[in-house]
Amino acid sequence: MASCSSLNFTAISSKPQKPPSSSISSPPVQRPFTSHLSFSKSSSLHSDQTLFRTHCGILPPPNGAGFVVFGCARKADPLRIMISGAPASGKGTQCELITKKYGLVHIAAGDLLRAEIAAGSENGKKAKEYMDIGKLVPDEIVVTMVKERLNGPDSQEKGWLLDGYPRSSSQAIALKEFGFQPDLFILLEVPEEILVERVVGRRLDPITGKIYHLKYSPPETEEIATRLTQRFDDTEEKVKLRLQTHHQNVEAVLSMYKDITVKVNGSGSKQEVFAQIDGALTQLEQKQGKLGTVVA
Ligand SMILES: Nc1ncnc2c1ncn2[C@@H]1O[C@H](COP(=O)(O)OP(=O)(O)O)[C@@H](O)[C@H]1O
Repeated sequence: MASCSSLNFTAISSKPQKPPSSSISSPPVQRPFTSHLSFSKSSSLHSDQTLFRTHCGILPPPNGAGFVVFGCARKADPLRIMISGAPASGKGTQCELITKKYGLVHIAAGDLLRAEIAAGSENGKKAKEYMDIGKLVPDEIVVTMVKERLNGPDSQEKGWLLDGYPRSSSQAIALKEFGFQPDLFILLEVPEEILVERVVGRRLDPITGKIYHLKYSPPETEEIATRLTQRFDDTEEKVKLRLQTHHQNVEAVLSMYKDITVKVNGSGSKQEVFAQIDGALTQLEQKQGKLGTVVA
C-alpha cells in the first residue's frame, strides 16, 4: 500500500478495513462515496491559487456497499520561501515577479525597518543608526517584527516569501524556534562589481513603488524622473559596508538551509533570472503537490 509520503492514492478494498494507523496524518474525512475520485492539479498556479499538499484520509463506505477507500484528502498548505542575496542582487525585482505568479505574501525585512523609520518609532530610530553604517539591526528589533508579519492571517493563508531574513544564524534559529520552516531557500548570486553599479544608480518611484536604474532601466517620463528618490543607504560608501556585512553572514545562514538551497545566477536579465527561480518553484510544486487519481 502506498504511503502518504509518496503522495500517491491507493488501495480499494471490497470489505471494510482499518488502515494502518501510521498512514493517517489527518482525521478521517466525511464525504460521500464517489466511484471516481480525480485529484488533478492545474499546471500552473497563479496569484489567487494555493498550492495543495496531500494528506491521507479515509473515505467512509457508502451505505451497504462495503467499500473503504484510502484516499488522500486535500489540504491547503501554501509555499514558504526565503530569498537571500547581496545588496542589489535583484531580490526586490524577483520578489515582485514571484508574488505576481505564486500569490505569496512578500515580507521584506528592510521594508519593515524603513516603515519603522518613516513612522518615527523608537525601534525605527535605533534601526537607522545601524542601517546608516551598513550593519545588521539588532535581533530584538528585527526578529519580532518579522515573526509578527509571518503570523499575519494573509501570510498564513497565502504563504510567504521572506526577503532579507534571516541574515545571521541567530535569526535563523529564532525563526525555527517559532516554528517557521521554509520549503526553499533561494540565493541570488551576482558579481560584486555589478552590485555596486546597480546600487548607485538605483532609484525608487515613491508613488508607484517601482524600482528604476538611471542607466539600465530609466524612468519612462520626465515627470517620473523628477519624483524619483534614492535610498539613504544606496551610496557607494554604504553599499561597500553592506556587502562586507553580507559576506560575513551569508555562509552561516546558508549552512542552516543547505538541503533546501537553490543557487541562482542573478547576473542575467530579470526574465532570465526569474526563469531559473520559476523552474525551481515549479519543481517544488510538483514534488509537494503531486496529486493522483483513484478509481473505485
Ligand atoms: N534581517 C535583518 N537583520 C538585521 N538588519 C537588517 C535585516 N534586514 C535588513 N536589515 C537592515 O536594513 C538594511 C537594508 O536592507 P535591505 O532593504 O534588505 O537592502 P539590502 O539587502 O540591499 O541591504 C541592511 O543593510 C540592514 O542594516
